[in-house]
Amino acid sequence: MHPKALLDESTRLIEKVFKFDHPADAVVARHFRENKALGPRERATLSDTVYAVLRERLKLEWLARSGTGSKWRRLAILGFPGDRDFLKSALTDPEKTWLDACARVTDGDFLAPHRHNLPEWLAQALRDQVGKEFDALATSLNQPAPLDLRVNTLKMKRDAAVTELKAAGLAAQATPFSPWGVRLQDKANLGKLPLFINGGIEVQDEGSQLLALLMDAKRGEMVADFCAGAGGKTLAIGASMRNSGRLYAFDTSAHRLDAIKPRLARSGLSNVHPVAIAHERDERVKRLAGKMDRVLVDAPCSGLGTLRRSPDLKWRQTPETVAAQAELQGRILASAARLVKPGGRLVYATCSLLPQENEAVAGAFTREHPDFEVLPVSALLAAAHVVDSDQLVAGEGGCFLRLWPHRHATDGFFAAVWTKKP
Ligand SMILES: C[S@@+](CC[C@H](N)C(=O)[O-])C[C@H]1O[C@@H](n2cnc3c(N)ncnc32)[C@H](O)[C@@H]1O
Repeated sequence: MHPKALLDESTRLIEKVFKFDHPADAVVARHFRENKALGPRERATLSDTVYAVLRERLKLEWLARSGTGSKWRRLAILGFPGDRDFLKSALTDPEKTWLDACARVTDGDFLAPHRHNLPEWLAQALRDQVGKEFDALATSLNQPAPLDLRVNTLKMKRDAAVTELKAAGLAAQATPFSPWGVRLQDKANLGKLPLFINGGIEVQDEGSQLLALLMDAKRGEMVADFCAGAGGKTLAIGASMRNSGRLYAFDTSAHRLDAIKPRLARSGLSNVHPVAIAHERDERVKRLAGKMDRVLVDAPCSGLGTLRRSPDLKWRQTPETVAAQAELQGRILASAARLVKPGGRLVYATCSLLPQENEAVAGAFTREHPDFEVLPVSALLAAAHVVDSDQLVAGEGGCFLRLWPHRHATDGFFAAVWTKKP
């Protein structure tokens, strides 16, 4: 595609995404479906441009206050990746002069929001928690994530997977905390790798793997993944059950549950039962009350721990949406807890960095459910032989899992664990 046409296409896509009426990945995917002629390299340029503008929105909007042409075009120019000469061949002379002036702006010219690129309410909420580490946190949230994989231990050992990935020319290394994890530093097209097709590996952030590890699900148990979505954690839990027992994958979105099916087929798991429910108090849930050895509530949340992958969330979430999520999280947790049998385990998890969705929800549950006792995450991780597990926890006695992108190179995650008193 001619550089001029590619820049015009980027401009159109940025304008669509910045309506913020749908998640950015859905808007981009739809745009590609509707424009089938776009090749892989053009798609990569378009999506890199959109994500660069989402990540550095405040800085780029500030730079785009000068210049000519539409705001969306100016943002597309500023976010455009790769070769400057290629980009400049698409620009008018005044645009080239403006772009050169932008390149001369130094760090010292920017105000704090142009450096952290977070809405002020969120910046403040993060500063309140991490203090002096705030700049490091903001920087890591604004960088793309590496690609983490989980080795399917039903099929192979991690060392063998690393060897096979390296043989395929990929820079793979074991992740530091999860015993199932492999990290790829560069983007990779996994879809064609036999290792992926045959279910030896799945894409999953190391932090997500640790949440599945906290379930410690065993052979022959009755387990429920209450908010299973597309089954990332379901698959990890099923593998640790060695494909035995019964693993219910509940979700209110039948559409998301459908996405588990091809993943299940690759994984070799046959112990998973996806069940679409109407809401958290659905009859199908009630019938299983008191029968589960383990229940995971990977609750719907603001997703603000995943800004490395979904930078649009910082512009789509507000204090009001966070408050609404926290209320729903409390309801789902209380309802899912009814499934746990005496002596069974309950895990509550989010990919949020905000205490309203994390410690506050877990604390309220503990206060309102004297029949449940907190299990400190630090002891559970140590029992699972997770190295340096004391670095991964927060709260009194290391009671909660708290993962931070700048400290642990994972997405931001929270988890609390209880056992139901016998
Ligand atoms: C964080 S996502 C789950 C991600 C998934 N566990 C994984 O590892 O890929 C939260 C899920 O909760 C589901 N959900 C929303 N409200 C729910 C409810 N009331 N009961 C059960 N699931 C719900 C959403 O459809 C979404 O798939």
